[in-house]
Amino acid sequence: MSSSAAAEATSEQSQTDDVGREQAYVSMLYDRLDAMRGRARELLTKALGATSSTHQERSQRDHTVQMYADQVAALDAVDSGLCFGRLDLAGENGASQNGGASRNGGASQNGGAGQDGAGGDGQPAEEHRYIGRIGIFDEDADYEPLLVDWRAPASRPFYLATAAAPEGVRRRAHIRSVGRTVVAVDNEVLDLSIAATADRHSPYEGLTGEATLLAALNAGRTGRMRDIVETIQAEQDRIIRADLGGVLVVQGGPGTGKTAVALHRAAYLLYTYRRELSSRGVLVVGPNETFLSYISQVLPSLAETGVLLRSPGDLFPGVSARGRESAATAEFKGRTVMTDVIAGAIRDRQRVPDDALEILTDRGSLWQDTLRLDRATCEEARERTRRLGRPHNLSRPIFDTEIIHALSLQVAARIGTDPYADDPLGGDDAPGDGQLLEEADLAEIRRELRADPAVATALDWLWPILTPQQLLTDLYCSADRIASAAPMLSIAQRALLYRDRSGQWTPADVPLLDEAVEQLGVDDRDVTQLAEQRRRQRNAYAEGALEILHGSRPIDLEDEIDPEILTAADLLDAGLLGERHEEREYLTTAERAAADRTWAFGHVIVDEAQELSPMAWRLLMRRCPSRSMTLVGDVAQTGDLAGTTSWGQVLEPFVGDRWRLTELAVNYRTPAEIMELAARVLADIDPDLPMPRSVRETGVPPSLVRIDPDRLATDLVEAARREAAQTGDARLGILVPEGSLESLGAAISAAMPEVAVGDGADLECRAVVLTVRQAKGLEFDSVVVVDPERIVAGSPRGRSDLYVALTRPTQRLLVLYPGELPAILAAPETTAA
Ligand SMILES: Nc1ncnc2c1ncn2[C@@H]1O[C@H](COP(=O)(O)OP(=O)(O)OP(=O)(O)O)[C@@H](O)[C@H]1O
Repeated sequence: MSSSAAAEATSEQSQTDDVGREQAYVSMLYDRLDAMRGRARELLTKALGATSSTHQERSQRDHTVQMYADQVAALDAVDSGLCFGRLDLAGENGASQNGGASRNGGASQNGGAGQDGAGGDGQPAEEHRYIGRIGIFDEDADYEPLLVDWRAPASRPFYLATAAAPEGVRRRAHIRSVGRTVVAVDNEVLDLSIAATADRHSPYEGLTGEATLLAALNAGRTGRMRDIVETIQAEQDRIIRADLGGVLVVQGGPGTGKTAVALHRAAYLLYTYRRELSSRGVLVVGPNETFLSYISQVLPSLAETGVLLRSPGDLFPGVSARGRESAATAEFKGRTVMTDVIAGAIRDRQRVPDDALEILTDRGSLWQDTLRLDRATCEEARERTRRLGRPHNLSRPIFDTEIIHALSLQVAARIGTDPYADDPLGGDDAPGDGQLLEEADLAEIRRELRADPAVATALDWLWPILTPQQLLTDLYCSADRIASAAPMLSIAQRALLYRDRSGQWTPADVPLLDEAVEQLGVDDRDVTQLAEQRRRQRNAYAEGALEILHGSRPIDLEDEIDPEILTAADLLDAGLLGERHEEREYLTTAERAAADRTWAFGHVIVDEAQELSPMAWRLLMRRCPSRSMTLVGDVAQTGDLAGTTSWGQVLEPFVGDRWRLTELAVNYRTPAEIMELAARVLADIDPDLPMPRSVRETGVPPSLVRIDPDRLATDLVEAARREAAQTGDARLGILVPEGSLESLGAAISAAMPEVAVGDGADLECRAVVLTVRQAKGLEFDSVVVVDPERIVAGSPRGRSDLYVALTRPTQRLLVLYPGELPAILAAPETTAA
């Protein structure tokens, strides 16, 4: 046997030994996981079977059921890849160390805790710390950790340690599994003193767990994003574990893992700041529904279910904005001038009559009369109300008081000047002069006026209570209203706002609805009154309960007051006891937050943040008064006209310059050959923008293929079929210009099986046809980009759209261009069809 063959055989044997050893440990962990799940299931079954007669008991039962159901779901979610890493750390004098799951050569009685003692072979003692999706502790051994949660501080060296800064790590192992079976162990030796006896040394110093990472990056995609917990890289880990407070901006080119980092950061924050965040929740905003469904499995696979995922169109409770409108209209609605337009629209609803308003009051048997509200009186009441500066709806009571006061003086004057008036207030002794009415009489007149339907109708006309939906619909559907509310806009700009009543809410309307509520105000007096009434009822009940407690005290205690013995009555006051009996609604934090416009989230994460308009930023900042935010995006990929190309510009109005910028520079998705082509487009957008460095090459250059403009659909179908045939069961993304989606989507669907088209497409299908906007944030094994020239021409930000399209593939790229190759792509690889 040659020496190299012998070395290979030794290495294979060592890999087999590693796999066998780790399999034993991992199987023990699965036994523990099964036991934990069994217990959680038992408790769930018990909770489900519990009888409950009162509402209080029922809601408590629901809460318990929800808690155990969540536990079972979380334990189910970590079944795949439960344990994925091991750190071999230099031990201290053979003593057991806390903070790390450790293996005693895989053979201890309890199957886990302990560490290799100082070996007889003179090697220093080593602690083996296992890293996984959740923490598992050994109940029989003083809760020694058997598996350390990846988010715990003890796991950090797994992601950060390097040969230059090993942090006490001698060896790091990535354990790869399929289901519960360990299939490979990739060792990296970080302690150079033992490198000579190393199992394997990483040839790529910049990456952590290179072999496992490349295996993950090369794997076929499924149409759903996967978590990257096994292979988080150091630059990503620093962002994931950054402090909770303040605004953190993560700028990074395509494929640098911004989305992955954002989601793992949500899981990390919930784990580390559980107390602060569990009641306030975390909001993750993504660009659209398709994207949210693409990322929807990442957090559950990390056993986190308490995050609210929302697209901008769903950030206003009760409205699901799915309408479409032109890019120009959407852009215009995103401008901050819309706050003034809304203010103008509200002012226009605070009306005064041209001359006077006649009110036919009806006081039943008491009197009937016509009162008159002239323009000047109404104007004065309006000005006095406006001067107080309260939101429109909340100003209505003030306005009412002003008008009722004016009307009551009129009534009083009439009573006073009409000696035959059948005055109900004064009886036989009614004063003959209005001036002589007493305050109590005037108060009675005001009360009667308030109750009068004709007066109420007049008040509604003068100062109507409005919902934001009403305000905006009435505005959009009337050219006159738009002109009056927005004199500062040009005629063309006003025309952008106009639509008919059948129009649906669009994502750009959502921040405007939110703005409208802010300016209108919500009249929540009924809700407050109800809450107060409930509180009084609870306290009355509690006081009764305390009386009973007091009355049932043992007699001898009453006689002989012992300060050491406390009764319930001493410990609780009625208010406190009342609170305990409050019938809580046991909704999850995410459910409560979703239904409440005024909810203040503990942390907000925005993906593709460069796309948000200034108005959308205003809405998001309201949802996060603490300004604890993570914003991830790429200013080179901005496609929406309302989006930004400068983080400073967007954030300045809200936090000045108090935000931190961090950058990601490595592209994990797109192979180097494809990025070379995309680089030409990036340079055309802005030569100063940095190009992320691709982590791998595939040896497959992108294909640029000319097609006949008159046979676009036919040639596309043929090319798509060929691509599908060549790539086996790979996911194929076909990206077409805006406006061609329907026709090209229909042609491809007719010719190929398992094709999904457009908004809400099932990404698990073999082939998906989308516009570039719809493909934002997504990726496919193989991508066909159709008609790059039209993609560029389709919008003032068309070059960014093309850049996004070219950077979606993980393996292969085919560009089909009718006619001439666009100059922006001029490349040596051109092939004629
Ligand atoms: N550390 C990692 N380990 C394994 N895979 C990774 C890692 N980082 C990123 N990836 C993978 O790279 C791909 C791109 O990641 P992601 O979608 O988060 O990038 P992005 O920066 O949001 O891209 P874009 O801006 O183009 O939408 C995904 O498949 C992701 O799982």
